[in-house]
Amino acid sequence: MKPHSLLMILFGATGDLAARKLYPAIYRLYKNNHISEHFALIGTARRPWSDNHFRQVVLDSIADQVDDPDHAQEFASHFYYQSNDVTDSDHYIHLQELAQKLDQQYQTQGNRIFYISLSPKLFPVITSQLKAQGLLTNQGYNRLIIEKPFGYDYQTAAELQAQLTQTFKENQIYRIDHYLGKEAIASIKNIRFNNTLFAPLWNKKYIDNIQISLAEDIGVEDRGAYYESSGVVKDMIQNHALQILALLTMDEPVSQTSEDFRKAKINILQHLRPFQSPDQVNSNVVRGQYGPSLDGHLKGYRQEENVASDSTTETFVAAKISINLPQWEGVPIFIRSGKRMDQKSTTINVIFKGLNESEMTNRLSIEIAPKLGYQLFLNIKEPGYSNANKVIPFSYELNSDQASYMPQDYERLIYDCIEGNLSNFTHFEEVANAWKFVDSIYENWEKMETSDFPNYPAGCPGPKKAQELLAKHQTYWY
Ligand SMILES: NC(=O)C1=CN([C@@H]2O[C@H](COP(=O)(O)OP(=O)(O)OC[C@H]3O[C@@H](n4cnc5c(N)ncnc54)[C@H](OP(=O)(O)O)[C@@H]3O)[C@@H](O)[C@H]2O)C=CC1
Ligand SMILES: O=C1O[C@H](COP(=O)(O)O)[C@@H](O)[C@H](O)[C@H]1O
Repeated sequence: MKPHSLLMILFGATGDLAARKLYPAIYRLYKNNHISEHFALIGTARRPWSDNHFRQVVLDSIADQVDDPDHAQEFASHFYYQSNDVTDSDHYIHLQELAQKLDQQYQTQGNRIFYISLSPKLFPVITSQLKAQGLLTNQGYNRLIIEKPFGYDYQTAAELQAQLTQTFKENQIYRIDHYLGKEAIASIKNIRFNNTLFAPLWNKKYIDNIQISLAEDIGVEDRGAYYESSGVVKDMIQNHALQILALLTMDEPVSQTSEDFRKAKINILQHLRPFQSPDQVNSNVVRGQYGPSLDGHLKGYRQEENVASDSTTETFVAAKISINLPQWEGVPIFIRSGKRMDQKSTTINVIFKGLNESEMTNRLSIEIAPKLGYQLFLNIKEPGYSNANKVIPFSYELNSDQASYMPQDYERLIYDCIEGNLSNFTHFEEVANAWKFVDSIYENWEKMETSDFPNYPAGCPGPKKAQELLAKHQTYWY
């Protein structure tokens, strides 16, 4: 495979995400020869770093993956730093001079990826300056990778879209949802559409319910200030959980193009049944906030740094979602996500209807994290004289060696962007419809009494009401 030619300009190069995720991802692409000598990266932020200091930061961030220090040094030599306040238009002139020089030096063929990894408030000023100061090239491609959150509700997302599209067309905008870079999530379409065992059964006639569980054992860590303005619904449901829901319920795309793939997801997200009243939210959505753990070892959310002592931000949510399409009528999709639950467990369960009362239902389980694996639960006869039914799992789990070769989330997504493949990036219509649904929860919560927070101790599976939500459907969280 021929390595790609490209110049990447990264806004927010001194930030947390860049060091923890982006440099390691780009290094893996370099190690796997997807990018090599015709690649350069300009990192920008306000801190007055030198190229050498920047390269050292990059080397530190990849230290645990380096097996050849000379090769790592060679990788770091492709990194350049320019101190830049994104609100200052003069800086874009210097940025363009450096970009043009590196285009020549690395023969990047005019291919540019602009990666914006800083506060969402600054997204529009950057894109408008890129246009005004002529940083988009006429040869090659210009692509924008943009971090989350994309707006704070439908209205602000629409405003942001209007601003970005003054510079970039929709098909040049790569909105990151890092869950779409996960191996098991990328595999959902193969499981659904490439197995005769599943494709004809994937509808209301055979599926009883679907469960998507994004449980975390960590708390808000040092992101209290961000989390106070977010909460779990905006942090995990609007994006990751609803994307998984769309992948699990969309029709088979009419072609393999990213356009048709995203159209299929848009159709689902447009048909999520919004909540119309506080009563509907009350019976279908459970919210929670963690308090201190029972042994006092873990802090409560209100005791976290930069969190108000009377905060009403939700750190847990469970919801029963319905899709307003004939093929999904009557099939509940249960989703839940929370901080400081008893374990990290990111799983999908598709529960099929039983054929009769004596048989257990079939279930497909996809484990996304901490392990990566798939299990299909089937009925057999109890081995031996008995004719009783027995449920057994057919399992496939990647071992740690195999898992270490899998592209990591950001690695896969940056690779896809370099390839010009938009499939694993969210279209504006996906984001907009997800916001409309989520807004219907918040609008009704605003009309309701604030819950009795905190209502679950850190280190437990969430509030009891989340179990009751499923019990009403004669099921439980798998
Ligand atoms: N960190 C994470 O785990 C995740 C982050 N994200 C998203 O990624 C983005 C970046 O997050 P994160 O790295 O955590 O944020 P940080 O606060 O760690 O970094 C912000 C970056 O922006 C730079 N910056 C701030 N103001 C300016 C300015 N006026 N001009 C130029 N540079 C500026 C900062 O550098 P300096 O101070 O030197 O100017 C720094 O490099 C956000 O959109 C966030 O929502 C998404 C998922 C997870
Ligand atoms: O987007 C986010 O995701 C992480 C969880 O991601 P995972 O890949 O570890 O499952 C979450 O902790 C964070 O709050 C949120 O912003």
